[in-house]
This record gives sequence, C-alpha cells and structure tokens, in this order.
Amino acid sequence: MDYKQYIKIVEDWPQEGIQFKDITPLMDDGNVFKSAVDDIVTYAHKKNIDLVVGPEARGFIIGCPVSYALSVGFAPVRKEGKLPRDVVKVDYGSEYSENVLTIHKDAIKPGQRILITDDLLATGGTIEATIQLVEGLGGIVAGCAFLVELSYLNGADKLKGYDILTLTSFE
Ligand SMILES: O=P(O)(O)OC[C@H]1O[C@H](OP(=O)(O)OP(=O)(O)O)[C@H](O)[C@@H]1O
Ligand SMILES: Nc1ncnc2[nH]cnc12
Repeated sequence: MDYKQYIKIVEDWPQEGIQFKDITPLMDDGNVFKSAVDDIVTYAHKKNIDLVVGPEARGFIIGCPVSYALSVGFAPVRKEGKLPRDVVKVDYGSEYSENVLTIHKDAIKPGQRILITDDLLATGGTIEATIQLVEGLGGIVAGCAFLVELSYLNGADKLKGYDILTLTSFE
C-alpha cells in the first residue's frame, strides 16, 4: 500500500520552518490504518516480541493496536509528571522540542524482547531516548517500527545496529 498519499503536509507547524507530516488522514481511513497496523504486526511476528513500548502520544496510536494483535502488553513512555509510580527518565530533543521522557521502573523485565513503535522518525531524538529507557531497564530492543521516516533529517543514523521498519519515507 502507498501510505504516503494519506499523509498531509502542513507548512510552518508547530513552528515556522517545520514541515509537519500529519498522519491523521491515514488513521481516518479504517482500511488504510488497518493495513499499516497489519504490516507492523507481520514484521513483529518474526521477532518473538514480549512487550510493545511507545512514546507519548502518537506512539500509543500505533503501539496499542499492534500489542493487541500480538497478544502482548503495551508500556507507555510518557513526558515527565504523567506516570504515577517510580520512573526512570531521560532528557531528549526532537525536531521541534526538548523535554524529559519517563517509563515506570517495573514496566520491563530484564531480557524481555521489546518492539518500539512510533508514528514518525524525524531527528531520532525521541526514539533514541526511548531505547535508552528500555535498555536501562534490561529490555532487548528487537525492532523499531514507524509509519513514516523523514529521511532528510537522518534519524536512522541514531539507530545503527537496530532493526527498523518504516512504511513510507519522505526524502
Ligand atoms: O525523531 P524526532 O525528531 O524525535 O521526532 C519524532 C517525534 O516527534 C513526534 O512526537 P511529539 O513530541 O510531537 O509528541 P506527540 O506524539 O505527543 O505529538 C512524533 O510522534 C515522534 O514521537
Ligand atoms: N516534521 C514532523 N512532522 C510530524 N511529526 C513530527 N515529529 C517531529 N518532526 C515532525
């Protein structure tokens, strides 16, 4: 499926100079959204995944249906101050923001095989921070799956040595 046609480009949002790739039209079409989730599930089936992990908020949109289809759990990575129990945290930067990401300390058991999901790979800052949290708790990053990659921002350079799936790419 050609997913690119379902992604709308919004100029200068959320800041001047950022070309925002809006995935909501893709999600709005049930057949297209299901096909995208199914493609990620097919990728994950070969990887013996124990748990899906995704960063707030769009990582949840992709990760939760994938975890449901795989019959494994989903652990949320959230911005600081949102998770109610003991967390580990990491500072990070993305294409247009800087923040702190956290995960519950007991979300991952050492040795669990983790699939990380997000809607989009831009600079890779968010996913790099998510990997740091997962590995800090002893998880094994078995794969990272995205709907979209902005290859001109070279996020994949931060993911050398990890297995990555992207369903479509903007050059
Ligand atoms: O590769 P990067 O440069 O780090 O950018 C990618 C991240 O940016 C967006 O999240 P955002 O922080 O806008 O949060 P949201 O999902 O809550 O909209 C997107 O969903 C990715 O998580
Ligand atoms: N250009 C972009 N479009 C949509 N989401 C993003 N997250 C980081 N950069 C983005």
